[in-house]
Amino acid sequence: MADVLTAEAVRDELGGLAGWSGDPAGITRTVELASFPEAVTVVDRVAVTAEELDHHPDIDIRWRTLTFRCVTHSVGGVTRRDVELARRIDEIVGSVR
Ligand SMILES: C[C@H](O)[C@H](O)[C@H]1CNC2=NC(N)=NC(=O)C2=N1
Repeated sequence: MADVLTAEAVRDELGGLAGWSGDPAGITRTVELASFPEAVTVVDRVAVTAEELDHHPDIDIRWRTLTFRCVTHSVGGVTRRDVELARRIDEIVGSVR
């Protein structure tokens, strides 16, 4: 089972993840898309990736603003899997807008 990262490790990882913030309890990024359909396209693509990774973000959808939260529920904290998922979310957001 993946280990929860230390506060220092999370801080280090956040240095390479523009727009993300958080701590060992969870990392989040809020992103505004051009429209609601575009936001839903991002969610749809993130869903495909999450299934592929078997690791799923919490997603809040408010019109065209999405908030992603990555935390490994089974261990109650941020692991390397969440950092990888955050990177993949960034790639998807970057490819859509
Ligand atoms: C069996 C399967 O690996 C688990 O239920 C997965 C699915 N996706 C998950 N996603 C997240 N974020 N945390 C989990 O603990 C988790 N568990």
